[in-house]
Amino acid sequence: MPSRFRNFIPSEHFPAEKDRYVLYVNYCCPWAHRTIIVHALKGLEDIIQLVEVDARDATHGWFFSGQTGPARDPIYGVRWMKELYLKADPQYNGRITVPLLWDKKHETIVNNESSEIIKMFFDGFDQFLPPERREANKGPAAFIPQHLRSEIDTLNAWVYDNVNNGVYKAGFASSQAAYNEHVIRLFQALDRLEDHLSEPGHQPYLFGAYITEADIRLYTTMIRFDISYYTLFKCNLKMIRTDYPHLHAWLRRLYWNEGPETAGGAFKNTTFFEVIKRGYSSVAAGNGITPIGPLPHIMPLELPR
Ligand SMILES: N[C@@H](CCC(=O)N[C@@H](CS)C(=O)NCC(=O)O)C(=O)O
Repeated sequence: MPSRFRNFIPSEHFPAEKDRYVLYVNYCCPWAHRTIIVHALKGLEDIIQLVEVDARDATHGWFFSGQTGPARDPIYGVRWMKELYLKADPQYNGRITVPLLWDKKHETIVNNESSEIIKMFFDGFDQFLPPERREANKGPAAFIPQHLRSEIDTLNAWVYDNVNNGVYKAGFASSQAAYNEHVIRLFQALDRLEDHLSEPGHQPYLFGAYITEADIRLYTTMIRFDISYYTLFKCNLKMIRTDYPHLHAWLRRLYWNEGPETAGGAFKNTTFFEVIKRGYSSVAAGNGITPIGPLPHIMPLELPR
């Protein structure tokens, strides 16, 4: 279902401003994780406040539980995320989802669609960042460099349908036939990504030397694959770590990179394996028992021989 709040920063009603917007996230959610990674990669910590919504109730949705995040919303003191949606629109009766970008000035939701939130974060707040972090100054190292724009868009759309959303279609399939179809399509897509990453010009990242939007969007599904989707969503024809050498190397490079191109570890520092495993075990399998393996959660950068 499409997200309902689709405003952009900067715009007349929502100009770029420091300390005005709040990003609500949950660390299990792969869609929220995109926005968390871009927030970290761009160094927006002092410009856009990030708030963790750490729990979800089957009936009432996301809430602040005080377990890993705050016990109440630090802005309004409410306990349920639904209260923020209703503050923005008293008639709202759609899904209560993360991520959510909130405007403290107008006390409303700017946007709750992750693919649009990351676009705003890429360059919408660049005026507050040092010159070397501004997209316009990064040339080929920009997250969406001009010359790759249409290729990145095409890959993103295909990855969304077959991989990001593909695991959900398999995990939530309500018939055996639908499950079979989606799992087969998913692994065909992973096979194609493996081929893509074996081609010259597509290493070490999907489009060559620099991390792009496409890497970020694929990462949040791949890092959850072996530890959650393989078991809990029954996406178990192959594992990344044993069956996809190029994808596996790509994934480990992103995760373990703590250099300047990841702003000191934007992938690793925002990936919490236990949170992810616990989160999926309660949505998918239903009884909240978290699988122990596979261990380790991520293989080392240099594989043992
Ligand atoms: N289109 C949204 C989807 C976000 C989404 O589905 N988030 C999930 C968590 S992974 C959620 O909040 N689900 C709660 C619900 O559907 O009630 C985006 O990409 O931002």
